[in-house]
Amino acid sequence: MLTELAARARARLDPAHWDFFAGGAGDERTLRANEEAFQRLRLLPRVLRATGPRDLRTTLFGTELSAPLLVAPTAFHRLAHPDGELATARGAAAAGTVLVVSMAATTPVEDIAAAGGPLWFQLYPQPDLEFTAAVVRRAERAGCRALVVTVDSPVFGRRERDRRNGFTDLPAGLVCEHLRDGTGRVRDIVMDADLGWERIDWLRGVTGLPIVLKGLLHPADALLAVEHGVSAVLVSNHGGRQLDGAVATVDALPAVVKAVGGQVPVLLDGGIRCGADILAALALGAGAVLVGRPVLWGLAAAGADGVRQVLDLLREDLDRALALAGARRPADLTGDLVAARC
Ligand SMILES: Cc1cc2nc3c(=O)[nH]c(=O)nc-3n(C[C@H](O)[C@H](O)[C@H](O)COP(=O)(O)O)c2cc1C
Ligand SMILES: CCCCC(=O)C(=O)O
Repeated sequence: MLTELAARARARLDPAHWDFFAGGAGDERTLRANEEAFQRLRLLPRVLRATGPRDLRTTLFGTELSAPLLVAPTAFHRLAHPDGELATARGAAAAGTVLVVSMAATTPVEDIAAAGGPLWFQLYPQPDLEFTAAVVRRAERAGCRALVVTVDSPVFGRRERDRRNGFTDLPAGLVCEHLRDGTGRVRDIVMDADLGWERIDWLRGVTGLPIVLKGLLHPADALLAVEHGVSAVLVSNHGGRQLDGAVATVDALPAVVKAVGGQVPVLLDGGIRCGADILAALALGAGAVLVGRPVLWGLAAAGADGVRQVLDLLREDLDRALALAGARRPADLTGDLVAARC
C-alpha cells in the first residue's frame, strides 16, 4: 500500500540517507521479521455486526487522537526534507495525531511546537543527569505531553549500510538540536550502557509527565516497568536497528499484554504498514501503534502533505478493516479475531 510512496522517497533521497532511514542492524533479520510477522497473521472476521460508521478516536493521557496511530520518534528529519520535523509535525497535526519528537531531531522542540499539534518527547537519558533534566524541562516547557524513554540502546546497533556508506556525521548546518547545552555547544549523544531502573525512578522525580518506556520485548521487563510506575510500555525493537535477531514486535506483544494485565496501556511499533496490521496489533491487546519509516517516506516524498497522506491512508485503511472485521471501535477488537499464523 505504501510501496509507491517509498519508491518516490527513495528517488528523492541521497542513497546514503535512504540507507540510514531504511536500514537496520546486522543482517537485518529483525527489520524483515517485523513486517513478515504481520504478513503471517490471518484474521478471522465477524459478520452481521451492524457496526455502522466506525469510531476510531482514541484517548491517551488525556489527549484525543483521530485513531490509535501515532508517529514514532525518528532522527534527522531535515535529511528527508528541508522543512524537517516542522513538516512532520504539521502533517501529524493535520491528521489529528501525536508526533513523538526525537531527542535526535534536527529542529528544536520549541519550533516544532509551533505546528500546534500534540507532541510527546523521546529521551535518550544521558549520563550527565543535570543535562538530562534540562532537556526534560525544555520538552515540558515546549508543551510536550509525555516523555518516551528509549531503553533498547545501551550501545548503538551495528548498521552495516551506514558503515559501507561512511555515513557517520550529519552534513554541515544540521545538528541534533536537543544536544545543545547552555553555552550553545552541541554535545555528542551518548548511548549509556550504565542505564538501569534507578534512572527511571530518578526521571519520575524529575518530571510530572507520563513516562512511556520504549523498546522492551520481554514480559518480565514489562512487569518491572509497571512496578517502577511508568504510565505505558512501548513494545519495540527500534525498527530492527538495535539487536538484530530480536523477536518481531507483534510476536512479543501477547506475552507483554498478559504480564501487564491491563494496568497501563501497551503500545507497539515496528512493521506497521496497513490497516490490517494495526487491527491485528489492537486485537492482540495493543492500545495504539506507532509508525516510523512510512512517515519518513511521506516526508521525503512530499513534506507535510506527504506525512498527512500516510497517516490518513493508514487511518482510512484501519477504518475499512474494522468494518470488514465487524467492529465499530478499536476497543471492540478481541484476540479471537486473529486466527492463525501461516
Ligand atoms: C531512521 C530512523 C531513526 C530512528 N530514530 C529514533 C530515535 O531517535 N529515537 C528512538 O527512540 N527511536 C528511533 N527510531 C525507532 C523508531 O522510533 C521506531 O521504533 C521504528 O522506526 C518502528 O519501526 P517502523 O519503522 O517499521 O515503523 C528510529 C527509526 C528509524 C527508521
Ligand atoms: C544518534 C541518533 C540516534 C537515532 C536512532 O535512534 C536511530 O538511528 O535508530
